[in-house]
Amino acid sequence: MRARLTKIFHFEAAHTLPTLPDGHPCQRMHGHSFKVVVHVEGEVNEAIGWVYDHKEISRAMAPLLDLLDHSYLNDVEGLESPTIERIAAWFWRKLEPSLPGLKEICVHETPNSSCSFYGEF
Ligand SMILES: Nc1nc2c(c(=O)[nH]1)N=C([C@H](O)[C@H](O)COP(=O)(O)OP(=O)(O)OP(=O)(O)O)CN2
Ligand SMILES: [Zn+2]
Repeated sequence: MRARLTKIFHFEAAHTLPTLPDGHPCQRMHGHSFKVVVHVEGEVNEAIGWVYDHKEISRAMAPLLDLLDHSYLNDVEGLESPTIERIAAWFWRKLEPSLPGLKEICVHETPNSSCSFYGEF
């Protein structure tokens, strides 16, 4: 039997998007309450009844959230132009080595706007 685990995280951060066309309002510094949704899939261990402890996802996310929370994202290595596409890919690169079965990372920057990334670089 296979199943998908989903875990939701939040961080607050500021950013600018310097590569946008002149005059775009997102070139100005502003902030978001970001939501990151991490999905992993795998075989359910029949003896235990879970894919793996979802605390493993929290453990893998903790240092990344420490780094990003209340930061200026553009200062973070790899996030010099932090669109939600690039933020999702940044999380993927950091999480993939420690999260078997990583399937999707969805980054929400407003209640209306999000980006899902599936590891296709
Ligand atoms: N493809 C992307 N488009 C945009 C991104 C992005 O990362 N990827 N980012 C932004 C800005 O960060 C902007 O701050 C988002 O705010 P806004 O456009 O106001 O977002 P809303 O969801 O509130 O949009 P509404 O259309 O007003 O609902 C812009 N675009
Ligand atoms: Zn923004």
